[in-house]
Amino acid sequence: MEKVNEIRNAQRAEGAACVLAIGRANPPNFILQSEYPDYYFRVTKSEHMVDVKEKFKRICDKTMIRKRHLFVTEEILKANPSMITYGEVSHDARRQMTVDYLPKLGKEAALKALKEWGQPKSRITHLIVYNTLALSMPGADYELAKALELDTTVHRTVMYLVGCHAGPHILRHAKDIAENNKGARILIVCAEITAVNFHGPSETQIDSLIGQALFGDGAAAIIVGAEPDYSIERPCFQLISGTQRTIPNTDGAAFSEIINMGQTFHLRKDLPCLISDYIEESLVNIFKPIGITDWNSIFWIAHNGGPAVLNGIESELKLDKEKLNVTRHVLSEYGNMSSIGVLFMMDEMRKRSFEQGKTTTGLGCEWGVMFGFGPGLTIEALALRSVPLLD
Ligand SMILES: CC(=O)CC(=O)SCCNC(=O)CCNC(=O)[C@H](O)C(C)(C)COP(=O)(O)OP(=O)(O)OC[C@H]1O[C@@H](n2cnc3c(N)ncnc32)[C@H](O)[C@@H]1OP(=O)(O)O
Repeated sequence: MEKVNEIRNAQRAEGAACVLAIGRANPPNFILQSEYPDYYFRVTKSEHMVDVKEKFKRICDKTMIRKRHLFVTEEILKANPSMITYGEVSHDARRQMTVDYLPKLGKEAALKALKEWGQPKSRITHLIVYNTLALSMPGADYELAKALELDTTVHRTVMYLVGCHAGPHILRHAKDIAENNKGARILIVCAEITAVNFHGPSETQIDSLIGQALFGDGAAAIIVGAEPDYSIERPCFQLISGTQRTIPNTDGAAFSEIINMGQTFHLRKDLPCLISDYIEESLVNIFKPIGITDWNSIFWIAHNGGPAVLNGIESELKLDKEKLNVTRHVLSEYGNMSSIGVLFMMDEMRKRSFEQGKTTTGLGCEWGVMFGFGPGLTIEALALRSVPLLD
């Protein structure tokens, strides 16, 4: 027993896991939201659906999105006409696109994170890869490890189909790995493209239209480790504690499945209210041990599911308007990138903090929250601690 304890103690790291570098990438193709309704109904050959187009215009106008990066172009749709008609069998084409492209986009983000970190790739001990539909065996984790020429002893983990709370969800797992494996350096790569769920309009599936107006494509890579070597590593946030909560009886509030037509999603109209009704409970859960009850005293990295969700959170928690500025900026410039958005926000927050001369990477606040939600309904929250910015 003593021997086991000795081994376990030697395995553990001291102190909280930290974010050591962040990289991000988007497909080069982007579209302005103001032009999207005309584009979308033209490329899906749906101009005859006049009322649906008017509704789609109203939805797009209210998304608070300026532009979105999208892998799927008009040329790709011309080459894959089965993707444009709602309900048509098109799974194989979509799966192949994600298998081919996601590791490339993920690699772009990962190379940026590795460059910022500045350490030899051989120091990466774990790789966690997340995406929605790059389904193959070996999977996207294997392809990425190969493309990045990581050591063959790297512990690979691949995750699929978590939902939009995958950002804090994966960071929570990375924290557990880092703090329980002395010297571990975990490379997380999340990549999402809407090739999986791009569908032409349907007169009956209006919630699908909501998704067509909101979702965007991107990839983010984060390096996590405990006990940073301050002579060569520059942590930007500490990962303090995480919590997950399933909201009872909300199974269909956000629902998605992978079927012959690709990924479908269903979003109930009361979803924004459900999130705002339950968010405070998660905050209390993670901030009680820290002694924080004023949600305006922390910095905010919140999954930007849609403006109605953000408005609901803001009003429920009586947040000052500027608290969700970074969140709203990422929504405006990239759309809802599912798991990726909060990781972009983390990068944006530290950069803004530096540019604006703030005292910490959390825009001057010491403590902050990363918050996500997804099917279940599941709420995931992570307490973060910023680091001081020294000049
Ligand atoms: C994938 C994951 O794991 C996690 C996720 O992020 S899932 C995505 C979560 N996001 C959402 O569910 C979207 C939340 N909704 C919103 O942000 C906003 O309602 C919105 C941008 C869609 C519209 O903005 P709004 O200010 O509410 O405008 P509003 O006029 O009420 O709605 C516009 C139209 O959309 C319709 N609509 C809104 N939500 C709808 C829904 N869930 N289903 C069907 N129709 C809907 C409205 O009925 C309205 O139709 P009319 O114009 O014909 O009246």
